[in-house]
Amino acid sequence: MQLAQGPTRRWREVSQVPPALHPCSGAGPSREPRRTRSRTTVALAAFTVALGSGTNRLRIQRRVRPERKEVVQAELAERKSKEVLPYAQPQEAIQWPNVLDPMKRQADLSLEREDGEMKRQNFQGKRERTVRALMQSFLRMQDPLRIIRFGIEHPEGDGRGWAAVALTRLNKTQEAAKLAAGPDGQTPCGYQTMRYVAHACAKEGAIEAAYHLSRLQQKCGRTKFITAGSRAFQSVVESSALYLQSTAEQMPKLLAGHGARVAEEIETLLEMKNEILALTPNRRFLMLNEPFNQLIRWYGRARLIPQALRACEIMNELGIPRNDMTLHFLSRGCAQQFTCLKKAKRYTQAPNDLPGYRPEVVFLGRVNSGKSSMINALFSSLTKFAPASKTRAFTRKLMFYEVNKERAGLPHFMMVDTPGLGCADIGRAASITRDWPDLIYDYLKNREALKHIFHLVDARNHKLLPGDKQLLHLVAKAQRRSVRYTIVITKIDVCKRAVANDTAQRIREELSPYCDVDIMFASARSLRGVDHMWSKIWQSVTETPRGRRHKDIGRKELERLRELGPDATKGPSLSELLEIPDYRNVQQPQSFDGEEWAEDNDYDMKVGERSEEYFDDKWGEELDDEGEGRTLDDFDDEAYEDEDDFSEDATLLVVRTWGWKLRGTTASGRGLDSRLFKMLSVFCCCCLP
Ligand SMILES: Nc1nc2c(ncn2[C@@H]2O[C@H](COP(=O)(O)OP(=O)(O)OP(=O)(O)O)[C@@H](O)[C@H]2O)c(=O)[nH]1
Ligand SMILES: [Mg+2]
Repeated sequence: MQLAQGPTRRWREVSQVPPALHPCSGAGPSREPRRTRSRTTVALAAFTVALGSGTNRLRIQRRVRPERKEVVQAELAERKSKEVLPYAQPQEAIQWPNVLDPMKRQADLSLEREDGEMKRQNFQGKRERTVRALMQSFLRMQDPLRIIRFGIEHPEGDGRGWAAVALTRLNKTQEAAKLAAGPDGQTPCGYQTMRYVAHACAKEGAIEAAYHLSRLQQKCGRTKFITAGSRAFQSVVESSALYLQSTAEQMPKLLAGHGARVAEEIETLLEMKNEILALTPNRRFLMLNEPFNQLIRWYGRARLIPQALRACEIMNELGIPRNDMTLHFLSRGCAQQFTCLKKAKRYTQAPNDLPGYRPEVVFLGRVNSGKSSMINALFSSLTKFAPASKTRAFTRKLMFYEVNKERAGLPHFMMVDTPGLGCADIGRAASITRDWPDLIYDYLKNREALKHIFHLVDARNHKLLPGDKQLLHLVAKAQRRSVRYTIVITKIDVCKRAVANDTAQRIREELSPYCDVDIMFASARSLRGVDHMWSKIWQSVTETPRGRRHKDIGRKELERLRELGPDATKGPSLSELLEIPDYRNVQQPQSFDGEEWAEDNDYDMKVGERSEEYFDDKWGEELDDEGEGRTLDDFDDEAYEDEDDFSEDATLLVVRTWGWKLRGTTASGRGLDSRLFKMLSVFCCCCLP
């Protein structure tokens, strides 16, 4: 009855103790000792203490419990991870070929746009989702046969494309190519699938199939901003670069031959020129800059410098903007090895003059006209090899830089940096004015190996200054008529185009009575004109036997490759599998001119050693991955906001989504998605023939 009425008296008393007087609380303002302590108060206090400690225990228990939970969970997770699961697949990193990702941008994986619309609606229908899910299950089961069968039977849900990409992931490139090209080899699926599979083929060494698949993209039609031909062009260049990369890794001795073969293919692409010119420059940069950079890089490794220079020309012709990496790869190809051979204060100290063997190019100009900086830019934008400074008259000796001495297959030549003239306002001017013209005159007069004079003039000078005229006088006096002479208008990055043009015009007018002068523009800082300068240097330094052999290297290596026949490729040709004819008719080799090789006596090398050592010297040691860390961060992503073709990249989306699913789905098959997929896949396995 008491219980029904409420708590007992003692309970009531406990609950009525005001908090300030509670023995557990130290907050009571009056802590005076009580005079009398009744039995009730003592019992009350004891009870309260007991209650308090009980609560504490509870609290402690509450604190302990989550820790124990974690331990148990960790144990469970460990046990699960040890289970052997039938369909567990190693979680590889799924990557779009990173080297050639044009902007190194992350794919935008969100399917919903801000305005609520769905992107790529084609792939979001019920049927497409089911197809994708099934394909994903087959991929997890690593079952290529089912993937192929399903891909062939469900072309409407883009099953063929998904299947082709899935097969490349299972390293079944041949089957993937067959699926992507269609039953007749002429019916492409989506352009991104074609591009992806073409890349896989190129990496496998099946370049013909890669070209075939790339060119099939022309049948995929154009989108709002991008022409079909430009996609084909892009894919061919990318495949070529990947092919050369894999050749360099697996068959380095045949790299030059394969490089020459690729160069021929690139030439034929120019028939699609108009398709590229229809794009905006920005789009051209996004699509083609990086593939061309890589191509130039591999040409450099293959010592195919004329081909690399031609690739630069093609970029100019098609209006593909270049960046500093383009010129870096070109420079590293042209000057693969360089040393400072000698610093000469007098001409008598100069190294031996070897006209037929080691040609020379010299850089002349006034003080501070940028001679040393230009040499640095030619070696590579990342190198500061020749000492340069804003201090006037910094270079005080003839500096002889020897290039490519130990690189057989490349022309061996010398670049000469000189002290500048026209520095009357500098201390020790008297000795400078007296000595340096004599030094330069002696050099110009006596040097038989001299092939090309580059006279550097600051673009902001507007005309030839006394120092420049003194130089011209020295050149005329030295009577070097057979030597090429080019005036280089430098530092064009710091002045307006009109100023540089005006300077060039005035110089041309001033010199027109005497000679038809060759004038070019360049900048060591923005690297403009560096490729042009390299092609001029190359013309001059390849007039030795070694240089002539170098010019011919592409043709000879290609011939060797054709002689080798099927041994020159890594695997069976995909064109056989696809039952399509060879992509290009193989041209008959041109007649072999053996004389060039017979002249091979410009080195201390024995005749028998040549074939082995041709590619076995310090092959690419200095080139290794110097430029790899460089990114295109300088480019403003926001400027390309309208360029959504890469973020909407369907194949990438598929592959990434698969990656997510594989990671997200628990191995035991938990999760609605996964269960549904399993049921569907079992259903399909039973129903499909
Ligand atoms: N903006 C710009 N500056 C340059 C360029 N080339 C050289 N310079 C600068 O010009 C200054 C002189 O460069 P150097 O390469 O030492 O010139 P130099 O002709 O070798 O000079 P001396 O050896 O003293 O005769 C340096 O401060 C360079 O940074 C260029 O193309 N653009
Ligand atoms: Mg200098």
